[in-house]
Amino acid sequence: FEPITVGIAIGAASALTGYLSYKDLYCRFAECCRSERPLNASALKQDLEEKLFGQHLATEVILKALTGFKNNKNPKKPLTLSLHGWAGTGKNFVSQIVAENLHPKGLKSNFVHLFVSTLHFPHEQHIKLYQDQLQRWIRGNVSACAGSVFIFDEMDKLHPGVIDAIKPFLDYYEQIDGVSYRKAIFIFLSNAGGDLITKTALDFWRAGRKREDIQLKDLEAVLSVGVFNNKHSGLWHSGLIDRNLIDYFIPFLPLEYRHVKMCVRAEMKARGSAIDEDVVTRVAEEMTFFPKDEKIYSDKGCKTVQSRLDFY
Ligand SMILES: Nc1ncnc2c1ncn2[C@@H]1O[C@H](COP(=O)(O)OP(=O)(O)OP(=O)(O)O)[C@@H](O)[C@H]1O
Repeated sequence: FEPITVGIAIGAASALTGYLSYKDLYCRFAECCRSERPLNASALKQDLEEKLFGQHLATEVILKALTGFKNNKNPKKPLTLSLHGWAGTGKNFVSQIVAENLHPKGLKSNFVHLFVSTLHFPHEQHIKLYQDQLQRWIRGNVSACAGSVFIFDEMDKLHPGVIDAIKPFLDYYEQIDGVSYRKAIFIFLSNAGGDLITKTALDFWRAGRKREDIQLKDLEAVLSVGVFNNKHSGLWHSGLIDRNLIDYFIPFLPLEYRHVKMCVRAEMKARGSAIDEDVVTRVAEEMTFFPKDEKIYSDKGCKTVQSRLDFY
């Protein structure tokens, strides 16, 4: 080989690969938005199936909703998911899984934003200010990354006026002031309807039917009473439901003793400790269960499992 030609070839190749992978290289060190990146549906499915316990309906709907939305090159509106259920049943946990599957840094990503009603919007007298700030925040972030994810926790405690501020972004507009919101994802979490979801699960249990046989249609009517017609729930007041701006209502079932045990095992594994079935049983038995007679469902779901495990 002639050394000069080889040198030129190597130089050209490295310049070319350097050029081609510049974005990849850059994105290794800085977080990139990449709204167009397709969703890895099998990774999301695996995450939900392995990590989320006892929520067959939520797993099914979330998977369907996200794959449908991300596969659509031209969505007509942003995706809005409303997650409902008893405390500690996995609503925040699922949001975190969804966020990680959309933006690898998950909740730490610059493109994922979590709002907690009682923390970020506590004072009724400041609603006007919250509305302005929230609108500016959403506009700024969607301009920077079309596929931004906004999570609103404690939606049932959010003042309807604050929800009104986000309403225009959830609608079918092509653009608002030059910004398109159609690729963004809004996730609302609330306890509204949780008691009625629990009642349905209990009816199934009392009738000797399997939990996994509960279907979405069994809960639609329930959610409609608990959320759609409940004039005290922020969602109803805001008109989000009336205007069909929410794409999916996702029910979270109350967790049973066996699910609490699964949460304890998962937590032990996450801490790198060996699974000690004795401790698993002891932690699960320390939780309180309802209804009074049957004691089937954990009243805090898996919520206090982590702190209880610290005692062992
Ligand atoms: N279904 C579940 N599967 C696996 N882990 C769960 C599940 N539900 C809860 N957990 C565990 O319990 C913790 C607390 O649950 P999470 O914060 O998701 O509850 P939540 O439904 O958002 O409750 P709240 O309505 O009180 O905000 C999670 O971080 C997770 O570790």
